[in-house]
Amino acid sequence: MTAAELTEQIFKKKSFLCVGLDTDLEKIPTYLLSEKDPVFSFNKAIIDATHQYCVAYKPNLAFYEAIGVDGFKALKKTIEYLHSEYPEIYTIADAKRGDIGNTSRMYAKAYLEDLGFDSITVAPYMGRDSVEPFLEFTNKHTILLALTSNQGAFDFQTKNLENEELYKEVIKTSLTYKNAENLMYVVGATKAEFLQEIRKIVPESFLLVPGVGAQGGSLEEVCQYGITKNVGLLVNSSRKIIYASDSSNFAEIAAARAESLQVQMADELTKLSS
Ligand SMILES: O=C(O)c1cc(=O)[nH]c(=O)n1[C@@H]1O[C@H](COP(=O)(O)O)[C@@H](O)[C@H]1O
Repeated sequence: MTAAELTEQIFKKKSFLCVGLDTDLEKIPTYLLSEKDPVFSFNKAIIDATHQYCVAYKPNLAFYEAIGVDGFKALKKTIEYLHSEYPEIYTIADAKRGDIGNTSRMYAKAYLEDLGFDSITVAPYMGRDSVEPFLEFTNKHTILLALTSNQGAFDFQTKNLENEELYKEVIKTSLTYKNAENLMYVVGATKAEFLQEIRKIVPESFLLVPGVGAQGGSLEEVCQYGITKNVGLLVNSSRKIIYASDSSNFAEIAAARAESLQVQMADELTKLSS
């Protein structure tokens, strides 16, 4: 999916919500555990209930890798289900990969080609040749970690490198990469005020903004500093939505949480046109 098509979906659905599928066997309703594929059953129920309120889903691969072969099968079924039932939905493989070029190429093939995700999160630490193999894929996006939502982001990302914070250097340097038009960036919602500075460097780029909900980020602040006339934001929430309840109507309650964020997003979108 192109960025323009994603923007079209955002205006159509009045939502720039991404629901995080961080599916944890210890957190899903216990009655699902007797099913053949509890992870897929949970994801399917969440997707069916929330799809009208969001434009993207982001399975975090750690949760799937943690349960081995079953996890990989559940991930594959989830992406196939999204492709067949909700092809208008944007998909993000939250993998945070990046290695020497030869190896990055394999990660890119696995997630962007074989599994067919629209995008993948990538760590920028190993530099140009570790990122460019992901950027080669047409109509796919590489979402580079710029300024992450966790406390440890201050260990390196905000440190000065020749008078400029590292996260700014990451973004500026990445703009010189081949096929840089396929880049998006991760900026944590917990650091919303930094979005002002980031927008000076990438005024138009899509930003994936996780950290609203369980990590305490504010949607209002994210929009105040980060929204553009074409929106340019995908705001992710995982636990606050998918684990809103562990009863048999968990999906309905998750949908209500997603709807409440969507309503706030619709309100932010009306401000753009006024
Ligand atoms: O790349 C990410 O998605 C990501 C980057 C970041 O800076 N912070 C962050 O929380 N994430 C991911 O976003 C999701 C946030 O989950 P919740 O805190 O439950 O909403 C998790 O899958 C995290 O791994």
